[in-house]
Amino acid sequence: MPDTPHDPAARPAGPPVTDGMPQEILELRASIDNIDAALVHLLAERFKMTRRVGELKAVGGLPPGDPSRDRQQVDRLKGLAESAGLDPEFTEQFRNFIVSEVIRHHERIAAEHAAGRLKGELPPLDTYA
Ligand SMILES: C=C(O[C@@H]1C=C(C(=O)O)C=C[C@H]1O)C(=O)O
Repeated sequence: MPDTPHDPAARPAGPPVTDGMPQEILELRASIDNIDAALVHLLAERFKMTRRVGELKAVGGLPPGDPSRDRQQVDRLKGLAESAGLDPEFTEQFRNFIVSEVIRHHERIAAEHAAGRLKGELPPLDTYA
């Protein structure tokens, strides 16, 4: 038993707290926010690339989806996930979620091409769009 009198206003022993939240959680959240920002930027860049693929496919008469490419990606990403300690099933679902949006874009681009709004000549890749 401590020989000092008990102070009911004193915080319980534990990690530092700011406004009722452990300081370490606030620090972790700052890094989580940085990672989320990076993910958004990475996704934006990826969608620029896939949009261009969609334009090239539409002009070349290729279908939006490519099942053999899908299989290669899933195999590769599941292997990477395993070595990174990430759930491979989650990784596959996450990839599928993104690619289903890409396919939707490709279908729209193909429809625009079919309607004559995307001519044989491709617009240059607009990296700022
Ligand atoms: C982008 C492509 O089209 C589709 C989308 C993919 C993707 O987002 O990575 C991969 C394969 C295709 O289902 C492609 O064929 O490369």
